Amino acid sequence: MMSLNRSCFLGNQAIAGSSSPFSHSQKRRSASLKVVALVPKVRTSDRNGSVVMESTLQEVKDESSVVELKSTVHGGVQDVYGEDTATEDQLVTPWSVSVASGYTLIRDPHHNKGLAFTEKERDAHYLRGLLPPVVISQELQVKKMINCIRQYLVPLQKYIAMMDLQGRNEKLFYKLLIDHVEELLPVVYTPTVGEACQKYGSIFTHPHGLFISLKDKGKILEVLRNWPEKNIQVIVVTDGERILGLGDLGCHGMGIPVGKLALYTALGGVRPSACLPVTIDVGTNNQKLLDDEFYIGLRQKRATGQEYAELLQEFMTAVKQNYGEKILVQFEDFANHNAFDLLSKYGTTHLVFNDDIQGTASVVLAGLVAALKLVGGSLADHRFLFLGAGEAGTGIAELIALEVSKQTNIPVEETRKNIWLVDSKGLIVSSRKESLQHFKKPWAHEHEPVKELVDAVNAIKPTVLIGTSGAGRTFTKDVVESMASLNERPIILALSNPTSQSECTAEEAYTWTQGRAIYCSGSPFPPVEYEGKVYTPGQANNAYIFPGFGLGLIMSGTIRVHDDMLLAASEALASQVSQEDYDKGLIYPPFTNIRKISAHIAAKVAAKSYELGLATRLPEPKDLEKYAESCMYSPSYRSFR
Ligand SMILES: NC(=O)C1=CN([C@@H]2O[C@H](COP(=O)(O)OP(=O)(O)OC[C@H]3O[C@@H](n4cnc5c(N)ncnc54)[C@H](OP(=O)(O)O)[C@@H]3O)[C@@H](O)[C@H]2O)C=CC1
Ligand SMILES: CC(=O)C(=O)O
Ligand SMILES: [Mg+2]
Repeated sequence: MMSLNRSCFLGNQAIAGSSSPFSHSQKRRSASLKVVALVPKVRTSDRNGSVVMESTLQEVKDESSVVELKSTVHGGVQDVYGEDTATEDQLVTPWSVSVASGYTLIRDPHHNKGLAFTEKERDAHYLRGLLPPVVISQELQVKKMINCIRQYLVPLQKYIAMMDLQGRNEKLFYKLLIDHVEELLPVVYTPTVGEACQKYGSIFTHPHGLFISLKDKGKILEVLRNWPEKNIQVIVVTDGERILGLGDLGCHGMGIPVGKLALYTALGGVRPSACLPVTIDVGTNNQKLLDDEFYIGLRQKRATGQEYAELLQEFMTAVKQNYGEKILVQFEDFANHNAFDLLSKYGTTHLVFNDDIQGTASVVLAGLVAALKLVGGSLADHRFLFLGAGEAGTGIAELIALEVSKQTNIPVEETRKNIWLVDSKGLIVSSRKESLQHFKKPWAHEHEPVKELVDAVNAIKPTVLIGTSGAGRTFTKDVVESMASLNERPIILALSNPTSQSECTAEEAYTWTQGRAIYCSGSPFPPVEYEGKVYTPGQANNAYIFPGFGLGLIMSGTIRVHDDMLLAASEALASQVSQEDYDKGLIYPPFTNIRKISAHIAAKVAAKSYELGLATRLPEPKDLEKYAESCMYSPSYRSFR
């Protein structure tokens, strides 16, 4: 097992090969590595762990010379590196390059197995004494961890424990997450990740992901090269301006790319080392954060206009330069005034997709297609009303219109007319067209102005009501009752995240419709008992699509995202809803089978990509689904020789 030690940040300690103050035996020193010592007047700084240090290291003949060197830094007993007397202005170079073994091995989250290191591995890798005697299986570790997580009553504590595990033992983290996906998804993802982002500065212990800020302008390529992994396949990037329905959380938005990429691995099987979470910090307009002493980002108002565009341009150029043409960039939780422009600007030059606009659209379309089994008719027979006309709302609306257009051969300009949207100013109608943001204009149909949602429901008479407003409790009793009076089985999707922003709760939806609603929410709700019957709400969340979608793009070497791939993903997801799910009133399959579902989605997306001539991995694998499964990361421990 020859690999570079990835952890090179050890404060003022310098670990020089086998001369780490913690790790290695004399036997190993003499066998494989020369003893080196750090001379205190070191000034060269090191990058990347690839060490060039001629002037800083002296090969020493024996241990006594080390002691002599020690004395030049006036440390205490055995204080080879002068740590006892170290001051902040005493320069040292943090460097490390070695086969991970001993202490560095158990500190390396990619290789660490904790108590599951075998006796043989403990002998071969200098672990004796660093671990208690017991050797346990990964299964037992999972059992212990899930028990431990269940002890925490506060969701944020569970989140912290999970992040701690991810930073300590990556394989165990993923095995735990995969084996208990239904239970842990709400911890590493919505809703808890929302609270984690709100409190990110306070709970911050060590960095996850790559932080790129305005300070790095002109040096983004160098920043990317600081990341220890070189073979990145997917980047999830945010600028933190619209984190779930919680608004501008600036640099604290990092929880989102980290969480999304954990799902890329756990749900979609993309290897963790190929995933790069990025937060682009251009400041924040959230005064509360700017005043928060624990805020971890730039303490300034958001850069906009040219300054913003230039930083994004530099980032997008650098990622392609560093990772190649086929790097997948997923935009996440940008505010809509940037999101649509970034997508259209980079959609033609990069492999990009916006999860909030496109991933959400694909998921919701899948749910609607599945719902037809319960309510009857075709998509064209239904009428849709949205509360919220931003990224998610107009993204979903457009994909529905496209699908109906394909099914009916009616131009999309026409099929849009069955779809209506309400924003913070009321129903989007033609008289408002001049003042509308560009992405709302296609939805400005002829109608008199309507201010209130309930009046819009009564005027439009939708069969489907979709909440994408980010505003909680906006599907009020009168709104839901109107839907129930218009429809035998009203479809009500309260997509806003986290739970606090849900347009209505599951309990409200079932109670106000006397159990007739087909209800899903963006963040999960527990089952509801209404008049002696138990109703299981579904979760309509883009997490169903983006991991498999991304896997499909990556495994086929796709170079550009095409709308037809989103439609293919929708169809693939809808096909995974079983009769048993329908019998429970569900329009999405449970997350327990998500890896299988993701493989299916990946295969269909890849097939579409090959059909469109956008896939570069040739020849096309014969059985794409099997191929997808074979590409999926397994969190089982490997044996170390
Ligand atoms: N379940 C899922 O998978 C997903 C859920 N979401 C959730 O959807 C929500 C919205 O996201 P996104 O579309 O990106 O956000 P945007 O900011 O792009 O859009 C929000 C829209 O809601 C409107 N709005 C806000 N408050 C109200 C209100 N009180 N009444 C009526 N309309 C209102 C805004 O109006 P105006 O334009 O006038 O300001 C805007 O049109 C978020 O909570 C997000 O978490 C997003 C993606 C995926
Ligand atoms: C789920 C998601 O992407 C969002 O709420 O923004
Ligand atoms: Mg999002």
